[in-house]
Amino acid sequence: MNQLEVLRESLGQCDEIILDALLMRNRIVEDIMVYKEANDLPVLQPEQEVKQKGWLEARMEGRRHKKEVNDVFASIIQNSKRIQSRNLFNYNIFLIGFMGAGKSTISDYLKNVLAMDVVEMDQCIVERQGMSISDIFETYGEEYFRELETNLLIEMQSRSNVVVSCGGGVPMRERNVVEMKKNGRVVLLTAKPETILERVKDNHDRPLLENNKNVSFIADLLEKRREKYEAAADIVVETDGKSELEICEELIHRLREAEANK
Ligand SMILES: Nc1ncnc2c1ncn2[C@@H]1O[C@H](COP(=O)(O)OP(=O)(O)O)[C@@H](O)[C@H]1O
Ligand SMILES: O=C(O)C1=C[C@@H](OP(=O)(O)O)[C@@H](O)[C@H](O)C1
Ligand SMILES: [Mg+2]
Repeated sequence: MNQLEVLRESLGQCDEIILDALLMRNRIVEDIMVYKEANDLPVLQPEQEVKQKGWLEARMEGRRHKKEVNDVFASIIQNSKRIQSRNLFNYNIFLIGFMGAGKSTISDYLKNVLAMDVVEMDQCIVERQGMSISDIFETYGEEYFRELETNLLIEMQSRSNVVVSCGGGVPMRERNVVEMKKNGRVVLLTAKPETILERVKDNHDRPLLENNKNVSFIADLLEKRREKYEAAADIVVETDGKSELEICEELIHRLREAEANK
């Protein structure tokens, strides 16, 4: 064997070690999930990720290839999260609820903690149409916007393990509910009118609220929508006074429970 062949053989041995370690690591990730479920422990423990990052930072202090190693570990963590989320949900999650209930916020959080793909319906429609929600409403009317929403829901049927942050009006059409349920579970996020007002008061992206930023308008519209929201929902999570972590943890537990009782 020449020197090059020796080096390549050593590299191959490294890859074997990495591969074995990765397979073992993935199994442990699954074992941890089983343990947490059996012992009624929270699924999400973001402090653990902070600890891991601290460990890596300390171990790589002053060493070469820090960026490259960090990249590999970031990818490992990301993929562990994917293993967890696929294990938890083999369907799409549709977040519904009134404007300001936290649909976008909770989707974003699930993307961070479980590496789930997110489809933000409003954002997706805005990008495809090349105009803001307010401009779409103004130029083509609400009905046109609602049609775009329905088409997007149908598109979601070819995907799984996606969190879909629905526009607040999505569950108002029965057809939309049917489309969502084909491959998803529907999670209703709720908040009191006072909480909603507090959350949306400085934002100008919601044409329906633009000149109606007061508790009584919100309470009225909420009441008009309540029945349809509740009818569409597989589970309901109240969000008032709760952190994103608490809401997501509750969402995971309730969905799991709902699956077990099916
Ligand atoms: N659980 C929460 N606690 C405090 N503020 C929240 C919470 N959820 C959302 N918010 C805030 O409320 C505002 C509206 O939330 P967003 O996720 O955009 O609502 P939606 O998508 O349902 O309209 C955002 O500024 C967000 O930071
Ligand atoms: O409730 C509604 O009818 C709407 C909610 C908005 O989404 P958010 O709930 O994310 O604000 C957006 O789709 C549009 O302004 C209409
Ligand atoms: Mg939103």
